[in-house]
Amino acid sequence: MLIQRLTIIGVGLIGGSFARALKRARVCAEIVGCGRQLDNLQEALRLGVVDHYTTDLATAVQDADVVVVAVPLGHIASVFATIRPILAPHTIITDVGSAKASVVADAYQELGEHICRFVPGHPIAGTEKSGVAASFASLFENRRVILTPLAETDPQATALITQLWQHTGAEVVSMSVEHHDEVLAATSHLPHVLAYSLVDTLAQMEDRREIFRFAAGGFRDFTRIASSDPKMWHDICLANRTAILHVLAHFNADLAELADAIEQGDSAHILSIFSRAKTARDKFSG
Ligand SMILES: NC(=O)C1=CN([C@@H]2O[C@H](COP(=O)(O)OP(=O)(O)OC[C@H]3O[C@@H](n4cnc5c(N)ncnc54)[C@H](O)[C@@H]3O)[C@@H](O)[C@H]2O)C=CC1
Ligand SMILES: O=C(O)C(=O)Cc1ccc(O)cc1
Repeated sequence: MLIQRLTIIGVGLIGGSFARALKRARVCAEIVGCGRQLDNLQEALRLGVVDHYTTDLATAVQDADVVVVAVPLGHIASVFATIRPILAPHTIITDVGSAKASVVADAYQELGEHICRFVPGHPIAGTEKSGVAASFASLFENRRVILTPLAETDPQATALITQLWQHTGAEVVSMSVEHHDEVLAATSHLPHVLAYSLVDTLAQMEDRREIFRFAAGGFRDFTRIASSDPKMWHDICLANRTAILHVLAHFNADLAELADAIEQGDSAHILSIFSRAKTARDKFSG
């Protein structure tokens, strides 16, 4: 066994999938789940995702070798503050939050002397669903996990968290917190903002026109992620607001340029934008 006791705070889609993948790999002797919703924790036990559960954070982290914080970004600071006095001197702490600068700021503020065993992390894998019932063991297979270790982070802590993720089938990469937040603002946060905004625009038109009734596959492909948890994405938008606003401004300028080309009937310009995008998308999916 790689570790004896792993505690997961927030046994939802990501925490639950991580636990399932590690159980399948048989690398933890015991997985303890902690959360606030009793029915979700009971479901986690029934599904065999965790070996025990508790709603008490202090009990959950006692004697843990590794604590994984898998709650929405807006709850991370309070979780860190609550567990700090109970963490053992050897306990390694990691998280799975979708933005990293805010989590790192929370960690510096709340984790005190435990900062040297904090390994910030983010699996680039998920779905639009939430809760343990939506979790599955293969979620991280052949997907990337980004770790953004701090100057203070003990390399042995980073090595252990890297090994755990590798056991889920993921490829682990390291980068700076700033680079992570810029890249994810563009590739994940902006698409979610656009999907929510598009569906909201159409939903408000719907009573006047039968828009959703006649929507085709393209609409389904483009808007699946607008079914994601609004609170989670609210937290991500506020946590990574600078990088998101930066890429959104860029996108707004490009969209205005496209609207202008359509208005002018500028075929060459429209075709050049669409062709450039198709080439980029085909290369990405290939
Ligand atoms: N959903 C996705 O596709 C991905 C999400 N993430 C990140 O993972 C984290 C968790 O997201 P999901 O698993 O999707 O959410 P989820 O809603 O499925 O699970 C979160 C769990 O945390 C619990 N929780 C909330 N506040 C708590 C608190 N104060 N103390 C203890 N438990 C608490 C909830 O009851 C819930 O069971 C978020 O920070 C998100 O940014 C990262 C990658 C992908
Ligand atoms: O549902 C999808 O396709 C996603 O994009 C899931 C996702 C959501 C949040 C993340 O931080 C990473 C991945």
